[in-house]
Amino acid sequence: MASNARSYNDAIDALNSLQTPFAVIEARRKAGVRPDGTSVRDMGAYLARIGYAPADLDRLGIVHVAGTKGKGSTCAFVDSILSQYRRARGTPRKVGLFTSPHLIAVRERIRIGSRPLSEELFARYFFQVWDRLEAAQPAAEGAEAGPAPGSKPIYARYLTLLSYHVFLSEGVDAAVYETGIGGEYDATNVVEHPVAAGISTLGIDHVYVLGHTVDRIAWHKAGIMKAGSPAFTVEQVPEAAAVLRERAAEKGVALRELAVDPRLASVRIRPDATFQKKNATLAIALAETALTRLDPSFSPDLSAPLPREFVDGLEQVVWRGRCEVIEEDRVVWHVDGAHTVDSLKMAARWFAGEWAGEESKSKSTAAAAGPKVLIFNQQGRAEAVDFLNGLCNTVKKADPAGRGFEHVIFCTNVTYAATGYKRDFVNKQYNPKDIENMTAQRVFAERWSTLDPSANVTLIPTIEEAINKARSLGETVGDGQKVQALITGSLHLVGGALGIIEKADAL
Ligand SMILES: Nc1ncnc2c1ncn2[C@@H]1O[C@H](COP(=O)(O)OP(=O)(O)OP(=O)(O)O)[C@@H](O)[C@H]1O
Ligand SMILES: [Mg+2]
Ligand SMILES: [Mg+2]
Repeated sequence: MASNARSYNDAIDALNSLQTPFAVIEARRKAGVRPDGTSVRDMGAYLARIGYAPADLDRLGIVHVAGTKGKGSTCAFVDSILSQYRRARGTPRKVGLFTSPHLIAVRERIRIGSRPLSEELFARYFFQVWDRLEAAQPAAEGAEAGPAPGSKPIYARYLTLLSYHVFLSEGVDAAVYETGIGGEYDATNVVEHPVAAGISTLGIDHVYVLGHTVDRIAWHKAGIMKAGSPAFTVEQVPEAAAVLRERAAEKGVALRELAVDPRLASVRIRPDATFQKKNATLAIALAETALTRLDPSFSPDLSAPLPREFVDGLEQVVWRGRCEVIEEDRVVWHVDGAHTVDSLKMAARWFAGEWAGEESKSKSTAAAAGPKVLIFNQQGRAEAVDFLNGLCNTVKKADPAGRGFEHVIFCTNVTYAATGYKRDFVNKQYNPKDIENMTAQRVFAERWSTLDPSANVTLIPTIEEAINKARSLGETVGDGQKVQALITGSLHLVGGALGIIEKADAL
């Protein structure tokens, strides 16, 4: 990296160079390489090379969250509650939030005071870490073989490392951390003494890395529980709950399994759905634990209504790309980044509910709400084709006439027709041939045509063109009607789409 290349864009280019290329991922997969403890050990070594001991992380007051679904939402709730508390009472001094993946720009993953790090600060800290890694003398770590001298951790791990440097440099005293994948071997698991650990809803995802059954997956997520730190989870399927209990007992951790918090009855949680109340319940327990440590005058009272700051935090949270509605003249966009079987059913149910609401409003004028349009993608997961069934049927069931989506568009996650990926979305982890040939999208299209032969199914190369197509359908609808579009299946798709719909390259 040239020493004069130091802008945000340079940082993102440098970061993209740390992505594991498709060919390497494939080779590992074929060789049956699975994650193990090396990743966390290496993170410890990298942390040392940039000048920190594991104990330094204790200053961050880390709340650590794992789970299959709802991690990000839970973290956003905790962050929002702590930020409200800080505003009202001056504690914590500074709240940090580390989440993944990003929706619109990489720097969203590292927030202070709920705001993404500025481009300038991101670039500055990014290259400080870069330079320290290049200059480090790994010999100082002792005889144990660590990562190669001068090497950098891969993409997600680099960002994790960067977040520690940012939060420690900025004096964050309450940091909320979402795990990347799993828990036991996740880069964020380098923290030894979190303030609390939270495990959100468990289900099937990332099967290649984590295993094919819920109990294997639960084993990984349970890896964030640490002796001496309270741990919380929500109601889980029995196989998952059993593993969590077993692992907690082994580690000597007091694990609390929370039923939906009755104090939420008077709080407006959006969307108004059980899964979100479970996320909120977990967030309340985590925030209470953090505040108990930070503020001697704070003590949770389960029999009293939630403190004002908690209610405000929960009601005013911003967590984009999930159950979002954006209204244009001729199109209503429903945007949700769900990308597992269960969460897609949830997203379909939410869309169907919104659509049915529109439909009933327009009954009196004899005009229906407008055609239902689906824009879907999920890149790089063969099993994604099985996401489609639930999506199709949930929407059909909600329509009194039994009609599904009138138009179904499958596109890739490539952002723009002319210029390709937006820099923050460059992705080397997928087979470029598959993107070019739209291999996955063809399989989706074929499946959809058997699920709903009456649907108009199209393949469109980029997100931008898919959006244009839905907008052009909007030009043909009757007076008072709007295209009812659902964009879902991938957070990358949803982030790219939001950037285009809002004409906002920046945040
Ligand atoms: N507790 C839950 N149970 C099931 N589905 C959920 C739950 N919470 C959120 N979802 C669904 O999953 C989507 C993603 O939510 P969120 O970002 O909180 O999850 P995540 O665990 O961070 O996922 P990712 O794997 O993308 O990091 C939401 O839009 C919603 O549809
Ligand atoms: Mg995930
Ligand atoms: Mg997430």
